[in-house]
Amino acid sequence: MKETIQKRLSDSKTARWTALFIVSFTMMCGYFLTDVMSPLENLLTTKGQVVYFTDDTSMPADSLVAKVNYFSSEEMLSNSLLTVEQLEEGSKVQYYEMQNGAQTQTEKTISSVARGEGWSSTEYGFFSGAYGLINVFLLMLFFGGVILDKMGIRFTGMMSSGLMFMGALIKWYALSSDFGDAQLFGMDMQVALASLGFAIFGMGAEITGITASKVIVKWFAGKELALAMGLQVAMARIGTAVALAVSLPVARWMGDVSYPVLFGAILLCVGFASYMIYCVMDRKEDASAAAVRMENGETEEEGFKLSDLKLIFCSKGFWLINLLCLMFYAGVFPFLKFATKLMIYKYDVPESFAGLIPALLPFGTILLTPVFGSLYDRIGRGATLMIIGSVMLTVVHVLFALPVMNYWWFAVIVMIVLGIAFSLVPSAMWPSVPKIIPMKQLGSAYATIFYIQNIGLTMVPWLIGWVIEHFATLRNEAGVIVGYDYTAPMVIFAVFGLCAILISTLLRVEDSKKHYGLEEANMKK
Ligand SMILES: C[C@H](N)C(=O)N[C@@H](CCCCN)C(=O)O
Repeated sequence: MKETIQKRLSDSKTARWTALFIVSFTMMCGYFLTDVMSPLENLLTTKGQVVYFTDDTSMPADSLVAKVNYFSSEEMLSNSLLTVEQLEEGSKVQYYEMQNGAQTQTEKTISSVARGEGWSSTEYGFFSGAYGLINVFLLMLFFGGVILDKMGIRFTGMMSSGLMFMGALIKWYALSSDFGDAQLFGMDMQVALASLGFAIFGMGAEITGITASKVIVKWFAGKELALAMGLQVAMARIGTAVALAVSLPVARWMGDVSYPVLFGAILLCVGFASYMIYCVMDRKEDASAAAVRMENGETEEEGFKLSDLKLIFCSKGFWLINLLCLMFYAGVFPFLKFATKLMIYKYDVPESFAGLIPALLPFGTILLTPVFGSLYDRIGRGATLMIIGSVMLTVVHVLFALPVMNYWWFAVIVMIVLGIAFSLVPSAMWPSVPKIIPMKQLGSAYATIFYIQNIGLTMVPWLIGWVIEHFATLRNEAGVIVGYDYTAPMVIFAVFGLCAILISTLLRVEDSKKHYGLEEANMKK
């Protein structure tokens, strides 16, 4: 009689890569929404209408009208006077300007007009950090991990992708509404409501992140684990890159900052539906795994107990990964929130293109993260890759802090180096966690790491927003903002890089003592 050997669904290459693709797609939609507001910082922090010209310059409508009025009061061209109502695509504007004591005549054509929200830098920083607010202060990420280990991948993933969608809708509602002078929680109503939406979204996004990590370990353990994690991160980066590249053009085209968010909410709805499809595969994988266990006479693995958390919390290697994650990501994700404006004011990049330079960072990582992941799978050296990535992060921020070399091409080169660093550390760090923590506690382990990381993702934008407002904003005698000096914020980012170097070195030392295998290949030969 022919003996049939039961196989798990995850033993099929097609099945496991399909599962990876579906879950990564849901995450990609989340990453799009996470960064969709970053290129809009300048627009959000400008009051009233902003006028964009065909030569890729822009100007608040008020100052344009002031110039035109000044022009008309001089009675130089009263027959082509513009009013605010006439600020629309295709209109020509003519005005005189005093430059270095000489009067110059300028004629420009309007390409689009968009509504600015008049937020302060501190408000923008608060909003950006609100992503981690519920995760950090209500410990929701920690509970999310426990829910994941107790209730399973299907329930938790549906819950978290639903939360992302709900948060996105609230954020869109806040940005598309005019609340006048209304206040909420002692804050401008729009800022408060948009932040609340972002906080709910952030809770969903982070719980989806730990769920996706557990999904990947479930399907890829002992196989192409780091490559799979690298590909998942790569797909997430596509979401970030597209957000950075298209958000401002969409806002300009539609005339309002809320439209890119609406687009993100629609994407998240599709992401929610795709996770439902994954749930069907997950059920089949569980059934096939149970059949394999039965055939081999194995019993089901003991479930997760809260007391298991002790094992996680007593591991020094685990804490070092936590701290590395905190410092490294504090130097990257919060930086992205401010990077577009940095390009405009430090590197003199026209606003229309300014989002494209930070977008190079995730675009670069799309290719490199799976490449480094596959390298780690085959030859190991995980701890070393983390050290190299941390060194590169530090160098990049020191270069951005320098008051010299304010050329756009220099910013492009530095951003590419940051992209390499941002591929090296995630591709080595995330697949290293299952080498330190067993599968059973992995949900809680990833949740704890994400929790600590979220402290940085919340507080660092608050800090940087505040520092920009109080130490980096340059004003003229009349108190009008004339530019920004980014030295202080960039030095802060460089300090995070230095801490990451120290911690990754300690991790390598700990690995050589405890033999976690961080320098060894992941794939079993
Ligand atoms: C922001 C989120 N908490 C995060 O850290 N994301 C990582 C990817 C984590 C993947 C773990 N398998 C990132 O680098 O975007």
